[in-house]
Amino acid sequence: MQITRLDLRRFRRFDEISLAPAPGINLITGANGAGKTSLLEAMHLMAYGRSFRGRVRDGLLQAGAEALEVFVEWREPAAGGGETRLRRAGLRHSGQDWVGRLDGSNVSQLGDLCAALAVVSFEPGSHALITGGAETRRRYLDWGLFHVEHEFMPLWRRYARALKQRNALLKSRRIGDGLDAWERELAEAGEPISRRRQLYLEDLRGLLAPLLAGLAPALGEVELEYLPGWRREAVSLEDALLLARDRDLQSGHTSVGPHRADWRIHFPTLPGREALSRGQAKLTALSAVLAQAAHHAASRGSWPVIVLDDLGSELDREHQARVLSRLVGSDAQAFITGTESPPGLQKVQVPVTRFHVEHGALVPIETRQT
Ligand SMILES: Nc1ncnc2c1ncn2[C@@H]1O[C@H](COP(=O)(O)OP(=O)(O)OP(=O)(O)O)[C@@H](O)[C@H]1O
Repeated sequence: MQITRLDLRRFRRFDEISLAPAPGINLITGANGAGKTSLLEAMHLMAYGRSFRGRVRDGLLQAGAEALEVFVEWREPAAGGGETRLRRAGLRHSGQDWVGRLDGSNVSQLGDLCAALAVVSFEPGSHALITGGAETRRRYLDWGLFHVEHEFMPLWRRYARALKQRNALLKSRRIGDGLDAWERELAEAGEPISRRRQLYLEDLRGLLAPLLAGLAPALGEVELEYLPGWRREAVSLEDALLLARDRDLQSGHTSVGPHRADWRIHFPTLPGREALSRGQAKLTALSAVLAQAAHHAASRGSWPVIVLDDLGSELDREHQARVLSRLVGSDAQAFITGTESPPGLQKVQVPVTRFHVEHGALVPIETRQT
């Protein structure tokens, strides 16, 4: 997948800006506050419906503007192989309401837009994937599954709807047939969600281990463990929901199920993830992001766009060079930001297309350097 054009209007400090990126590595430099991260956020928004720094109403919309607009055009392999096809997506978002267009037609759910463009991001907050809360890790798993398994999105929507219904019944303390029916529905959608997440995690392990061995060999072996959100080894989800009913009626929400799932990385040589240094947590998170990108490439025949915000200040020179060599070895289009060119780039001598952001405008640097 290769973005060929990105247009933003009323997006953070940008009144209007248009970027025409190249395949391979695109480096975006500029002073602090110039707007480098905002460009990456716009790509993330189109792929996730939110930025990695928050929702549209958390500051993406330019102060005083009615709505922001993002337009993105990209190339991807056509279904069945052969020629690539050009795709286009647009989003106008006021912070409350939105209108999305995909390949010339309106979309009815933001998820349909997000399912089209695949972007993976590594940014200064990404270590939360390892050291933060479970929701970030669930989102990571579900993003991968949305993109590689067509049946996952309908299952997930079915589960979310049933969960909302069961929670509403719990809050109104209505016990009876309704609760039985929604619990059955939760179990029918939730059991396959759980199985698929577990299998996905097993596939990822095979990709993560060599990446970590290259990026952070001192960490040694890696294990991934899926925690399903109920005692799956002992009871079915339907039984677990029934067993939790009294407690759930007290609290007014559903305490068991895939919406409470989590997954963990274990390094047998370390006592726990708390023993990871901040830098090691970042390298582990970055390896997880790259493993997910590689899984997407193997399943879909096309790399997602890889976005690395402020790589130069996140990793030391040696690790930057290792990551960049990996990217060059793949067919992925990548976007890297920094106040200056990351020193690791000089070490690997790879072709780079450079852009510079200044005073809310983008200055392309014509020379393609090696
Ligand atoms: N809603 C908004 N309306 C107008 N301007 C905004 C809004 N949100 C952020 N800004 C401005 O836009 C810029 C955002 O910059 P961004 O975080 O993309 O910069 P950056 O180049 O990545 O900076 P750094 O190197 O400091 O991380 C800042 O100058 C900020 O003050």
